[in-house]
Amino acid sequence: MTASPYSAVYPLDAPNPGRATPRVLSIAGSDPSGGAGIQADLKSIAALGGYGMAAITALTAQNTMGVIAVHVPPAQFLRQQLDAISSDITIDAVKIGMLGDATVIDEVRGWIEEVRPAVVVLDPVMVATSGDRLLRESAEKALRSLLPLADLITPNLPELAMLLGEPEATEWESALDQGKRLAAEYGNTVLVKGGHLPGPVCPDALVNTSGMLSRDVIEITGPRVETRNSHGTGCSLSSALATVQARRGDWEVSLQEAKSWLLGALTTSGALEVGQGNGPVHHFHHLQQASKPGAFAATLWKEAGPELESIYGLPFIQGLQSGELPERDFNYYLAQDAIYLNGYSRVLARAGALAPTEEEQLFWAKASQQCLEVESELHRNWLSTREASTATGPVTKSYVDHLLATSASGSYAVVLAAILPCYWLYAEVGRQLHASYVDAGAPADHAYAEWLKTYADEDFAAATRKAINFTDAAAIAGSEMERAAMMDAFIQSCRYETAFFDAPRLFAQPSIGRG
Ligand SMILES: Nc1ncnc2c1ncn2[C@@H]1O[C@H](COP(=O)(O)OP(=O)(O)O)[C@@H](O)[C@H]1O
Ligand SMILES: Cc1ncc(COP(=O)(O)O)c(N)n1
Repeated sequence: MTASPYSAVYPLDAPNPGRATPRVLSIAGSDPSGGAGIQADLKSIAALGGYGMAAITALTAQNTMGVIAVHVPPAQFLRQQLDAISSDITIDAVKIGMLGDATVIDEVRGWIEEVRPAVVVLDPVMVATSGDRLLRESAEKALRSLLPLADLITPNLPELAMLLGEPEATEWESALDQGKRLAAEYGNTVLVKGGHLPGPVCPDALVNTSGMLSRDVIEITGPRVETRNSHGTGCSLSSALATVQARRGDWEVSLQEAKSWLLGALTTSGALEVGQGNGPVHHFHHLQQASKPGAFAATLWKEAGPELESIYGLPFIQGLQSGELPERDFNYYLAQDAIYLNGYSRVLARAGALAPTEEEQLFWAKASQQCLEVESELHRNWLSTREASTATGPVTKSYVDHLLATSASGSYAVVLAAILPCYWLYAEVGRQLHASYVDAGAPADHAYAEWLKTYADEDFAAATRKAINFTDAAAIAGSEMERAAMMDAFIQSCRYETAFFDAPRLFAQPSIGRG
């Protein structure tokens, strides 16, 4: 049997006490731009393998930049929608989102009390990411009356504070305290979400103080994705949780699965190119992304774009191109490059040790050896007649430390992502510098003519293409968590590439060399 692209996200062969394809109803508002509300809910439910249904509480006119208008149809009509569904279809889980006003809340409460669905997840939507209100202020009290009917409440930090009538938490520990108080007050489980806090990680925690979970606080942390595309994350997570919970019957397992999926949806959101504001997440990333060779590499390349721009703007690169770069800076760069290559070689050897195939093992082992050969070539041909400090500079040290740390703790895929910028950005910058030298008629009196000629190395370009393909393949084979870690490692290395080219300007000593 071939693995389905779904299998990484939603392994059907895992124990499923519930239905394989749960019937999940979203009671929420409509977002015509498709990123939040029932549109996000239906996509999320389907992405996690459920059968989605939607009863619409309110219509909004909104896009990725904000909410323009809200229209709440008569609440009795919502009740007709709900009754039409429950009189015919067994509902395995309900997710409640935007409610709009108190009359809607009353209808939903009446219907839930009558039907008593097995799983109820309540996302107490009050204010959109854009800051626009989605619940009348006068309805906040009515919303509290719905809380005891939910198994899980998923407020963001402003909503958590509003439900308690307290100021918003500004740190994780106080957010957890608020979560405990809310859980104790209403006797259910609260998901405290860390999306609104700053920092490199994005924690979430299931909180229940009445012994319904294995611990009072179950925290699951993931990396924070650097993206503006957070429109609808709360809607998507809550409906994903309702779906997985109906299948698995365990909140911790459900959160793990839903959070891992959401991480992939956030990481790949840039590929959608929807709107000019806070864009949506990529709900079906696992279907498209995992199966298309080259797609992950393309996402990486897009991320590298701003760094490449910065590199081309550096005085070092412009000086190398014009020939006016102070020799002192060039000497510093060469000396640091030799030091860097020694460390880099060790990391390439580690990639060889982790490689899953003999072809890749051989490729990285050779690359590691060639790196040392280039290092000695630098000393023999370029540095022997120049004056430059042999001390490790601060950027070289940080870059190599980052690579060594990644190679000590990261998987093969993550190590490759950290390694790649040194191939890819260097090859691209070299290609451009060489092309502009040739365009200028390859002047023999250019101060860096000999160096610029080394950039026309077809073997290095071929090795770069291979390194990209191996990284892409490792991403396809990896988990969402791994792909997010790859993205982080890649971006970090890209930043060091820029800093490395800028280091001579900052750290080359005026007393050394002629300059
Ligand atoms: N930048 C991010 N990187 C990773 N996960 C995020 C990010 N922003 C939000 N999340 C996750 O998205 C979910 C929604 O969180 P949050 O933004 O706090 O709520 P809301 O969307 O309701 O305002 C949580 O699981 C949170 O951890
Ligand atoms: C119809 C509707 N429901 C909910 C949200 C909140 O979503 P987010 O807080 O992620 O913008 C929204 N913007 N629109």
